[in-house]
Amino acid sequence: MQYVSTRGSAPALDFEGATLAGLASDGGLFVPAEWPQFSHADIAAMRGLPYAELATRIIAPFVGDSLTDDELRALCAEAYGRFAHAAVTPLKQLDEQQWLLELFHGPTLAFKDVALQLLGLLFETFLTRREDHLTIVGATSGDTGSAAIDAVAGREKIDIFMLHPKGRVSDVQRRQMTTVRAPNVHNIAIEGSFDDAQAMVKRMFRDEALTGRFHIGAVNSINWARLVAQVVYYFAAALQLGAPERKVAFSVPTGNFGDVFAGHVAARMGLPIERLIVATNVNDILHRALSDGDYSQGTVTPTAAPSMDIQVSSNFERLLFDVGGRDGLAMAEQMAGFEASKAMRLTNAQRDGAGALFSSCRTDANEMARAMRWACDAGGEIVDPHTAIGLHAAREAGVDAAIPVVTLATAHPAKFPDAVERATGMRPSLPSRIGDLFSREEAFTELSGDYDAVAAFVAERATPVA
Ligand SMILES: Cc1ncc(COP(=O)(O)O)c(C=O)c1O
Ligand SMILES: N[C@@H](CCOP(=O)(O)O)C(=O)O
Repeated sequence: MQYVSTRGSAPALDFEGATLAGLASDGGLFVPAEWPQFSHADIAAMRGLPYAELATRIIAPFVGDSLTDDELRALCAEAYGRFAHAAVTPLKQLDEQQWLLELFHGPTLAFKDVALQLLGLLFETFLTRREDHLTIVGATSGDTGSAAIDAVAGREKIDIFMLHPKGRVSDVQRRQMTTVRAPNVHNIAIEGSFDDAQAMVKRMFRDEALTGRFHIGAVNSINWARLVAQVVYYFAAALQLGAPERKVAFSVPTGNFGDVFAGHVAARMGLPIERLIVATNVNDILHRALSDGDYSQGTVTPTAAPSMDIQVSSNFERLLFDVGGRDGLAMAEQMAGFEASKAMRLTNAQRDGAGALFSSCRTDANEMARAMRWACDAGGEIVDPHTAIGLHAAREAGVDAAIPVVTLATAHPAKFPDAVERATGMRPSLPSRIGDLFSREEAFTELSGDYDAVAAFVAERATPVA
């Protein structure tokens, strides 16, 4: 399997190369040159498989020659062996049509663990094989940071520099990052928004003063290997609800468009998906783009769902490339226009292609709180603010009553206790395995939003490659 850049001029790489590169050298994102296909019979044969085996079957065609099936199977068994639920991503029914897919049973209580536990092991395997060292630079609005740090803390062949927007993540999220005391972990709080942090990270991949000395790598969903692991739970949920005979719709709380893009990949591979509902908070660039073709960056409004406080959505480029004709040079021009003016219109092909599978919904603070209360009253479930946004969108979407609608429950409610308590009167407590989080000591560095200061911080502490 070869991976090509959405911007058309970087060399194609295999899975191992794309995983270690993170971002393509032309600034684009890697996507598979073609989509692996599963037939109706292939999908039916996956019913009842344990999660790690299902993951092996679905991920294998993307890995190609980079790992044997047995190597991949061992990594999946190790990654998903760390989850606190035997089903890894259990499904819960709320009413006749609405379901929750709980993706927060990993070590850091958010869906990011599903991909990052595997990615940490992939890095280790590939770096050992190449005798290489990776300097990971990442940006987080709260959840990627802790999941990535958990996955790589203490690994000798990796340094990780994680940027979070100061004061804009929940206390639990911040402490999950800043209380991990390993010599290879560096937490940086920057002035600004997640978008500012993400822009700095992308700039580091083009900064020859860094790329000339260090092997810069990515843990954000710009890294293709992140997304491939997220495809698996769409299959897991749909199979339990009657796929491939029956279609299923998914509602996905969305920010950087990685999670919902994994749903698009599942559909491309043959999973019968009725619809993917893109659920945003008031930071609604994706809702505007999908409903009206207007992809223009607004200012970020802090909300009670901070992980979705994003106005430049990295993976949307992958969708526009895929549904818009896979023309890398045209995509590069379109993205250059966006980077210069902070705005672009989708082409008709992009709008029609996206409209065939995607719809969208913007949820404000009141609607989010109402959805939290509905989950308690109707289904007896306490959901986090991000999941509540997905649930609101799911119930508003008007999906045919015969089709189950699965909302991805992306984080454990205890990561956002204040917001949950405000909406429902109930304060969720942390699972006992991280019950001591607030008595651990924190360590992080505060830097201004100045790129040079951040790049210098990385350069002083990272391990150069030979
Ligand atoms: C809890 C939670 N929900 C939803 C999202 C949005 O997911 P994505 O960025 O893949 O669209 C995030 C962050 O990515 C998150 O941390
Ligand atoms: N919401 C994310 C933002 C980063 O997204 P990613 O999926 O590209 O890593 C977070 O919690 O950090």
